[in-house]
Amino acid sequence: MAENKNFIIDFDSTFTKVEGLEALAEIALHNKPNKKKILEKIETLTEKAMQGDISFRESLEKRLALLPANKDHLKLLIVRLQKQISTSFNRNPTFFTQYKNSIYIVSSGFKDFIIPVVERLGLSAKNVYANTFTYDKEGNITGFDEDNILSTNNGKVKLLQQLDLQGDVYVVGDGYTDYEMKAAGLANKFYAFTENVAREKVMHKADHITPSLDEFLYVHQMNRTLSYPKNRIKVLLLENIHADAKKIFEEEGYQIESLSTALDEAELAEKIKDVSILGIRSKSLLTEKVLKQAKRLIGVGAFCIGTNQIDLEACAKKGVSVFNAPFSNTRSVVELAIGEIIFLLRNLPTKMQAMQDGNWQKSAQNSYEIRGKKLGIIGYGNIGAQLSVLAENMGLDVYYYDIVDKLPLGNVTKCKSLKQLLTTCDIISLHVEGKTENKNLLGEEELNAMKKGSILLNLSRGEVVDLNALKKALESGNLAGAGIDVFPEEPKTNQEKFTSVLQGMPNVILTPHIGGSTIEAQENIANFVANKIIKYVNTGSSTSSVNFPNLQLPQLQDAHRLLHIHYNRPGILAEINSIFGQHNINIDGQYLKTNQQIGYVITDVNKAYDEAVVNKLKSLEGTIKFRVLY
Ligand SMILES: NC(=O)C1=CN([C@@H]2O[C@H](COP(=O)(O)OP(=O)(O)OC[C@H]3O[C@@H](n4cnc5c(N)ncnc54)[C@H](O)[C@@H]3O)[C@@H](O)[C@H]2O)C=CC1
Ligand SMILES: O=C(O)CCC(=O)C(=O)O
Repeated sequence: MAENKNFIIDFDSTFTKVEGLEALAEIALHNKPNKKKILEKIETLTEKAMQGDISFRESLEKRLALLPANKDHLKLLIVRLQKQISTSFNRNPTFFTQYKNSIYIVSSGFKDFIIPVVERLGLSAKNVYANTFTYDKEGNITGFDEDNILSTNNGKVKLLQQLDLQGDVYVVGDGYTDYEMKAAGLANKFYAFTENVAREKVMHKADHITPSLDEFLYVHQMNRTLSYPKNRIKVLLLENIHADAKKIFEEEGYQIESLSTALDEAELAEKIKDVSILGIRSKSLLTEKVLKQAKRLIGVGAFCIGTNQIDLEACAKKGVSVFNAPFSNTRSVVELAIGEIIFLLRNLPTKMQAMQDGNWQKSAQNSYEIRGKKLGIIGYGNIGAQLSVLAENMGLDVYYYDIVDKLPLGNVTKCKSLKQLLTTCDIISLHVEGKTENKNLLGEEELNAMKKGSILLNLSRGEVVDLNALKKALESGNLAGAGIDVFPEEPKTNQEKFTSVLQGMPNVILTPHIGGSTIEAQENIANFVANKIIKYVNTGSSTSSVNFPNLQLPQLQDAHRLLHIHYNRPGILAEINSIFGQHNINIDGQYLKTNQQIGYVITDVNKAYDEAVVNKLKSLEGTIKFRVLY
C-alpha cells in the first residue's frame, strides 16, 4: 500500500456500534422516570443531524441540555464503549497498528470518551479530533468547548481544511457530515459504513458502501483478517426456506435474497449468475445447464433430505459442494405416515367427506384397528427405520425390504424380495430415494401383487409409483386406500393449480408434499444446512457434503489455508507438493480425500508465502476451483 494515504474515520456508529452520547444518556438516566422520553428526544436529534436535516450545532446544544451526566457516568460509558467497538474493527487490529499515523478519528463526539476507546486498537490521542465537555466543580457536564471547530456547523469540513493532509484521503463514516468532507473536495472518496446503521441518504451519496471494514480493506488491497469480505457473498434462497436460514446467513454478513417460490430452469439460470450460495428445497431443478451460468457458486444447500433435484456430479465437477439435512424432517414424515395409516384403515377420508356433504354414516364397515396388521416398509433408511420403531410400538407387525443390507431394529422382519413384502403385508409404505432406477418401482404388476384390501402410502418421491396403475388398483378394489404426498408433477407455487388422476377417489388422502413440512422440521433444517454451508465457506470443512469427499478440518490458526479442488487424476498431489517445495513453503498440515470425480486437497501453510504459488496452483492442469482462506 502506498504510504501517502490518509484515513478519516468517524467514531459514533462507525468505530463503535453505538452513538456515544446516546449511550451516555442511557447511563445517566438509569432508573429515572422520564428516561424513555428523553432518550427518544436525544435519538431524534442525533438522527436529524446525521441526515443533515438540522445543523450540527443546534443538535449538540439541544442534546447536551437534555443530558444530566457527570464524570462518573463517563467512566461507565468508556467501559461500555470499549466493549462495543465495531465487530469488523476488532477483527482487523493490524490495520490500526500498521497505519496508526495515517488514521485520524474525526468526530463530532467527545474526546473525553473517544480517546480511551480508540487507544484500545493502538491509535494515539494526537490523531483524535473531537469535541470536549466542560464541567462544573462537582464534575457535572455543563456543556462543550465552544471554540472547538468541531462544535460548529460544518466542523468536520473546516477541520480537514486546517489539517491540510498530503496525499490521498479516504473518509469512512455513517453520517452525512462524513460525506460533506468529500463533497467539499477534501477527500478522494467517501465510504458509507453500514455495519451498524444504514442511512439511505448517506448511502446514496457514497462512492462505495462498505458493510464492514473488511470490505474497505479488500477494496484497498490492504492486510486484513478475512480473505474475502462476507458482504460479497450473495445467497439466493428459494421455496420459502424457514426464516432462520436467512437470519443465520445475515448474521454471518452475507447478502440474502429470499423468494417463496421455486424458479424454472431459465429463471434460475439467470438468477444464479452472481450467486455464491444457493438454497433450495425439492422443487428447483439444479441442472447442468443452470450450473453453466453459475460463475461464483461455492455451495448449494438442499433444505430437505432428497437431492434428486440436483445434478450432484455436475456440481462436483464445478467444485460446488452440496449439503442437505439428512435427519431434520424424518420424524415429521414418520408421524404423518402413522396418522395416515390410522385414517386409511378406518376409512376416514370417505367418512369425513360424507359428513362434509351432510351424510351421517355411522358404521364399522371397512374400519379396522392398526394393531396386529402387517406393515411393509420399502426402503429401510432413516425414515423407514424410524417408522418401524414407532409402528412396532403401536402394535403393528413390521416387515421391510431394502436393496442394501440393513440391520433390522426390534422384532422387524426383513424380506428377501420386494414381491415377498408386497404379498405379505396389509399396509405398504414407500421410503426410498428418488433416483432414476426407482421410477415406477411400483407399477401395475407390483400393485396387482399386493394383498386384496391393502393400502399404500407414498411419502417419498412422486415418480416411484405409477399413478395410473394405482388408480386402476383402487378402482378394482385390490387396494382399499392410498395416502399420496408426492407427485410426478408438483406445482411450483401455492398459486399454481394441482391436478392428479387420483382426485375424487374414495379413501384416498392427497397431501401437497408436506411430509417434512412441520415448524419443527423446517426450523431444524434451516439451522442445520445454513451452519454446514457457513462452516464450509469459512473452513473448507466438507463433512456430510453429499457430493464432495468428506473432510473434517481443524480450526485454522495463524496460517493460510489453500483449498484445491481438482479432477481426480493420478499424480496431482505430487504436483501440488512439488510447487510447495519449489517455493520453500512451510506446510503446517495437509488433508486429502478423493471420490470418483474429484480430489480435495487442503494445505495449511505459514502466512509468509510467495504469491506466485497461488497462480501456479490455480493453473495446474485439472484444477477445478482454488480458494485461499484466512
Ligand atoms: N414427503 C416429504 O416431505 C419427504 C420425503 N422424503 C423422501 O424420503 C426419502 C427417504 O428418506 P430417508 O429415509 O431419509 O433416506 P435414506 O437414504 O436414509 O433411505 C433410503 C433407503 O431406501 C433404500 N432404497 C433405495 N432404493 C430402493 C429400492 N428400489 N428398493 C428398496 N430399498 C431401496 C436405500 O438403500 C436406503 O436404505 C428421501 O430420499 C426423500 O425423497 C424425505 C423427507 C420428506
Ligand atoms: O419440504 C420439502 O420441500 C421437501 C421435503 C422432502 O421431500 C425431502 O426432504 O426430501
